[in-house]
Amino acid sequence: QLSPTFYDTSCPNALSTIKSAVNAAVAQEARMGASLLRLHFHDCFVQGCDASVLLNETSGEQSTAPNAGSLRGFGVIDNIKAQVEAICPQTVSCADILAVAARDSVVALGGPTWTVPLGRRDSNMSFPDQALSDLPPPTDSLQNLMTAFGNKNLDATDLVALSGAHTIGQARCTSFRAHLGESNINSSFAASLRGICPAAQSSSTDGNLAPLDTTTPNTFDNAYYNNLLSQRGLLHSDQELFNNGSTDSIVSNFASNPAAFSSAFTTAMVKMGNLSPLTGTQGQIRLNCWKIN
Ligand code: HEM
Repeated sequence: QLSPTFYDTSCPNALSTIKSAVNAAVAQEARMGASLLRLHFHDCFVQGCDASVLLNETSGEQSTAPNAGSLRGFGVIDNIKAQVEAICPQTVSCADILAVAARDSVVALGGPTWTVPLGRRDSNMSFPDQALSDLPPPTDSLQNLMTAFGNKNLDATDLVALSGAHTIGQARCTSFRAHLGESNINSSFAASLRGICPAAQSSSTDGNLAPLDTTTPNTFDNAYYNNLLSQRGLLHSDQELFNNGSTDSIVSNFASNPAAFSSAFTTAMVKMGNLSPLTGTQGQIRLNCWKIN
C-alpha cells in the first residue's frame, strides 16, 4: 500500500530535491521532460513500477526493441539519486524517483499536477522478456492496444488519456515511417514528414526525429487530441485512437475539453503508478539506480 506521506519523516526534502533537479534538466532541454515521463511508463508496464528499466545490464530491458536507442534520461535520474542519497542515505527508491520525476516533468511543461503515492522499492533484476511482451509497439491496432492496457487493468479511457503523453517529446523515423504511407494520415502532414523520413529504410534517416505533437511539442496540453481529429497523429498507434472506432468519442471529448483530459490523465497516471509495486521488505533500495546493490 503506497502513501503520499511515505518520506515525510524519513526524508522530508526528498520531493523538493527531485523537483529542483527535474526543473533544471527541463530548463536545459525541454524534451527531457518527455523522456522522464516515458521512463516511468516503461518502468511500470514491465513487472510493475520497480525501477527495473534503469538496470543497465547486458541483455536487460534497456536492450529490448521498445527501449534500445530510444529511452533517455538515465543520467538525469542518476544525478537525482546522487543528490537524494547525499541527504538521506539508502532511503528513497529509484522507482519512487521515477514516479515523482514523471509528475514534475509534466508540471514543468505546463501540464496538470497530482499527488504521487510513494513507498515503492527497487527490483533485484531486469525483465527483458516482459519488456518485449508487455510494451505495445507503435504498429499495434486499437484492439491490441486495448488488450495491452487491459492486461494492466487500464481501461479505454486510461489508454486514450495516457496516450496524451504524446503531447510532448519526439519519435524516430523508424517508429513512424510505415504510418506515413497509410490512408488515415493528412496528406500534407505526411508529405512534410517524408522530407526527414523517406519511405526507403536507411541507417542515415532511421534516427531522424519528429515531434509527437506537431502543434505544441514542448507544452503539455490537449493539442495531441486535436491533431488526431485532423489525422495528424505521428504514430500508427496514435491515429488508431481516432479511426472510426470505439475510442473516437473519448478523443473528441479530450480535444474539446482540456479539463476532462487533465482529470483523466492524472487519474490514469496514479493507476499506472500503482502497478505491482514492491513494498515493505520486498526488493531493495538501490544505492545506484543503474545496478543492484
Ligand atoms: C499506447 C501505447 C503507446 C505506444 C505504442 C507508444 C509508443 C511510443 C513510441 C514508438 C515512441 C517513440 C520512440 C522512438 O522513436 O524513439 C514514444 C515516445 C514517447 N512516449 Fe509513448 N507509447 C505509448 C504510450 C505511452 C504512454 C502511456 C506514455 C506515458 C504516460 C508515453 C510517453 C511517451 C513520451 C513522453 C515519448 C517521447 C519521449 C522522448 O521524447 O524522449 N507513451 N512512444
